[in-house]
Amino acid sequence: MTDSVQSVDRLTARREAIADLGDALRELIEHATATEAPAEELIRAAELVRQAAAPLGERIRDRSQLAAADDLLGGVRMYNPVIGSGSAIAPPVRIEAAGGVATGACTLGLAYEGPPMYAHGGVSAMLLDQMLGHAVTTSGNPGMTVRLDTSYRRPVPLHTPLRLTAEVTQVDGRRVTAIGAIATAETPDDALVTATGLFVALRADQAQRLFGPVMRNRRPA
Ligand SMILES: CCCCCCCCCCCCCCCC(=O)SCCNC(=O)CCNC(=O)[C@H](O)C(C)(C)COP(=O)(O)OP(=O)(O)OC[C@H]1O[C@@H](n2cnc3c(N)ncnc32)[C@H](O)[C@@H]1OP(=O)(O)O
Repeated sequence: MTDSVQSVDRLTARREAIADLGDALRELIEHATATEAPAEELIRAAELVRQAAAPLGERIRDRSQLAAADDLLGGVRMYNPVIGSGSAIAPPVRIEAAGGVATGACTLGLAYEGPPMYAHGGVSAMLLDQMLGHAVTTSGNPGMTVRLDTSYRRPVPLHTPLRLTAEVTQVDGRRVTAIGAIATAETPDDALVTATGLFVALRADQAQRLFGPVMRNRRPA
């Protein structure tokens, strides 16, 4: 086996392990949010969780280093809080995007509750920001969100399969506008939340100022 095949195999195995740990953490969060177990049970669980966390904290990166399993330009972000399969706080949303149009699917658990039974409004905004970002990136005009307007028309139900959509509607120099919506998978044409986002492509000096340390610390592919 060649070195490059071995290193691809290692990366694949690492990503699978990260996703497996992510699944376990999401299960932990959902159970910890929904549980009505007695205090002694909670104290025992807290001790076990701290024991599990300790070895993970022995080798950590700081904010100027990408995760070793990430591929920034390839769009792989294992710990992104919306799509990251390794993120404890990501639903995670599964997104398909091409040519400035994105569709996504997820189900939100009790950890995302705002009003009883329904999603927190900030969570809906986060999902839509990500959706719009994928539409914008795949339109060939990647940029950062500078404005996000959300309209909450109906509450977003928890424990219900959701369908998310986004598309680019305008490109005006460095400014790109995209719209998006959250609906249930059962009635995808009835928008519960809609959003319009304005994204701005970074000038080289802005990219250098904001992301210089990360680009300098990038590991060779
Ligand atoms: C290849 C495979 C791909 C695979 C697929 C990967 C998918 C990967 C998806 C990632 C998806 C992530 C989705 C999350 C996206 C975030 O959440 S990004 C994080 C949140 N956003 C931020 O932190 C941005 C913070 N803002 C800033 O740092 C600065 O505003 C910026 C972006 C550097 C721009 O700098 P600035 O000095 O404000 O603006 P400037 O460059 O002078 O202005 C550019 C234009 O924008 C306008 N503008 C700026 N701000 C505003 C505003 N708030 N309102 C209106 N207009 C504005 C200016 O007026 C100006 O207009 P013109 O004069 O050109 O007509």
